[in-house]
Amino acid sequence: MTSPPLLEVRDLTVRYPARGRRTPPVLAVDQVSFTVRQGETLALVGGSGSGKSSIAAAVLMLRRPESGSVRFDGQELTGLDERALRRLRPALQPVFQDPYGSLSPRLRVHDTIAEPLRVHGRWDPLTGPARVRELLDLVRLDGSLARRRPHELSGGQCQRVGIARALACDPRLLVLDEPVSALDPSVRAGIVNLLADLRDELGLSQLFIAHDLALVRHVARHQVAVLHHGRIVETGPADRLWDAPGHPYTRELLAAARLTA
Ligand SMILES: Nc1ncnc2c1ncn2[C@@H]1O[C@H](COP(=O)(O)OP(=O)(O)OP(=O)(O)O)[C@@H](O)[C@H]1O
Repeated sequence: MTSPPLLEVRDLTVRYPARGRRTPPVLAVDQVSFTVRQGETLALVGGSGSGKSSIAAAVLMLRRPESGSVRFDGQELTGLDERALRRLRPALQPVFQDPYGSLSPRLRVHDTIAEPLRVHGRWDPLTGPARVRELLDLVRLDGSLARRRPHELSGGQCQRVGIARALACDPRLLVLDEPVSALDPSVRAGIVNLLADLRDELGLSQLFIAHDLALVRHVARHQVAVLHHGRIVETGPADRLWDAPGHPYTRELLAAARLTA
């Protein structure tokens, strides 16, 4: 049985304004539609400049789209003001590519993970520390790391801290913008497996953005959308795209993936 849609994106269009007279506006995302269902992962895969990050920013309402609809749990986000969005943000959490850059260098791991609870008024001094330990446990990090700062952690450990921070307020959807691209290949599989476990254990929906079709094959047993020049050119289960790519651009991605595999 298919689960209900949690995120429904319809005809999403993102355009960046002209920078001066000589640079025309950029149509980064052109009428893109997709659905992420409860407890499922949708992978968006495409090359550099295909519009992946612009879609992530629009879904998270960090950049308002020019047109189109973004419905989250039945609620249209595009018309909401900042106050209404702030109430929704705990349920809709980002994880970014650069594990060091996305953590504050001054904060210890404990405070990084506690921060969203504090910001959203959910920090309880009695139960908070145990919640931080629970979150470290969820991302398979030893509790002894709680006192460290980012420069005392590996890239993989930093990304796990970023995921723990995203999980702190019990989100329903993670928007993962190239979450393993900056990591050493030897630690990528660990993060990919962790995300799959979190999806299955917590029923957590995920929009997983990547440029590598080989990686996506391990991530999204459910559905993959191939993005090219701001448009979705093909969708299907990862194994089907791998074995029988229909669109010439998917074949290009496949050839690149096979070269590096
Ligand atoms: N702030 C901006 N102003 C103008 N153009 C932009 C801006 N951000 C992105 N673009 C352009 O929009 C298009 C899509 O960019 P986007 O970053 O969304 O793609 P991407 O698939 O995430 O690329 P990459 O993998 O290289 O990060 C590109 O042509 C890019 O140059």
